[in-house]
This record gives sequence, structure tokens and C-alpha cells, in this order.
Amino acid sequence: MDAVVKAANNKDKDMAAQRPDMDARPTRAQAEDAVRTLLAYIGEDVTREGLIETPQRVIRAYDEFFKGYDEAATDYLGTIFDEVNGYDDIVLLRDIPFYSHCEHHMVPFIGHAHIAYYPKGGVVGLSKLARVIDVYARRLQTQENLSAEIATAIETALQPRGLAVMIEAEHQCMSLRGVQKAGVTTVTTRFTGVFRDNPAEQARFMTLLRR
Ligand SMILES: Nc1nc2c(ncn2[C@@H]2O[C@H](COP(=O)(O)OP(=O)(O)OP(=O)(O)O)[C@@H](O)[C@H]2O)c(=O)[nH]1
Ligand SMILES: [Zn+2]
Repeated sequence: MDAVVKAANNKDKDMAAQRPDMDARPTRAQAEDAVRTLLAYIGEDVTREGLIETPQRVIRAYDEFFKGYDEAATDYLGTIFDEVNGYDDIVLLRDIPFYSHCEHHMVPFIGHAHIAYYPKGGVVGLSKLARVIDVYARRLQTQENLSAEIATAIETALQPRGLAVMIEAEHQCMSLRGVQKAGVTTVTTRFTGVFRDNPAEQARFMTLLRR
């Protein structure tokens, strides 16, 4: 398992290497100026009292919304627990809330993720699966890419007999603007191993999601 974790670590480092270098990023002051520009663009008076500290607040909020760029899934998937008395049946986390931001409009999409796997040789801490979701959700995303990245990270670290990832989310770029269709849920799935190969396993996953 060590070799697998190491491979995952290297892969995430490779992905990090493709991202802009921290040194190449604009400074905090430049980012705050960009917010001032947007405020002026929408017709606001950037000097009025209520807005004086808004650029700083917005950048602090961005630090939270997009903190996933400074994290890697392997930060959380490095510890595998082997002592599970041979437990090899399904492990399912249902209704994990998350938010992300769509890469087209930079507005939120909000929903729930469901993750199930059949362990082979070990399990990870339950909270770590939820943390992996946020590593990728706290970046600009499409829902399809988010689903794929979560699945690849867990698959690489755990190499389970099967993995199922389902995401259900409402995209505010569809509900608040543009086509303005509120209440639409987008569902994406990613199945590997027995979940991909055996329709009965997919059916079990779906049944457990419905309780
Ligand atoms: N496949 C996919 N599309 C998304 C996601 N989030 C937003 N979109 C879509 O991205 C598309 C961008 O389309 P464009 O025509 O380039 O942009 P737009 O003019 O703002 O489009 P409208 O939203 O239709 O007004 C829209 O159809 C969005 O609904 C996502 O997670 N996955
Ligand atoms: Zn969008």
C-alpha cells in the first residue's frame, strides 16, 4: 500500500506543478484592487463606509472558497487502517454536504456527495473521505470533473474492490441567472470495479441511498 500512496503523492505533486507558482500569483493587495474594480464596474461607490473593507472581506472569503488549490488529496488518504477483522463489505457515506464554484461563472453549486467502496486490505478514516471532497470542491470546477477527481484520488489510495461516487447538486449559474431554472438537480456518477461491472452492486448502492 505504501507504494500506492507514494504514487498518489507524486501524482498530486505533478498536478500541483501544473498550477501557477505561488510567486507568480498576484499579491493580496492586487487581488483586493481587482475587487474594487468590480465594485466600480457594477456602479458602486467604493469609498462609501459599508464598502471600505469589502475588498479585504471578499479576498478572505476567496481564501476559504478556493483553499483546495493549496491542498492535495494525499494529505488525507495516507493512513490506511488494516485491522478491520476482515471486513470487506460496503462502506457508504451518504449525504455529505459540499459546495463548489463552477468554472464558467464562478458562482456556487451546492449539493451532496455519496461515496461507497468495498475495502480490499484496508479502510480510511471516514472523515478523510469527506475531506477529499473539499480538496477538490474548493476549486473552480465542473461537476463532472469534481466527480472524476474524487474517484481517482480514492481509487488510487485505497484500490478498493469497487468504488461509487455520486454527486447531486444545484448550480446557481442555472438558477439565479441565464436560463433561471431553479430547483434543477444535476446528478453525476463514477463507478469502478464491482460497481462498474455488476449492475446488482449499482442497484444496492442506489437502494442504500434511498434508505
Ligand atoms: N457540463 C457542465 N456544464 C456546466 C457546469 N456548470 C455550469 N455549466 C454550464 O456551462 C455552460 C457555459 O455555457 P456558455 O454558453 O459558454 O455560457 P453562458 O452564455 O453563460 O451560458 P448560459 O448559462 O446558458 O447563459 C452553461 O450551459 C452552464 O450551464 C458543470 O458543472 N458541468
Ligand atoms: Zn456556471
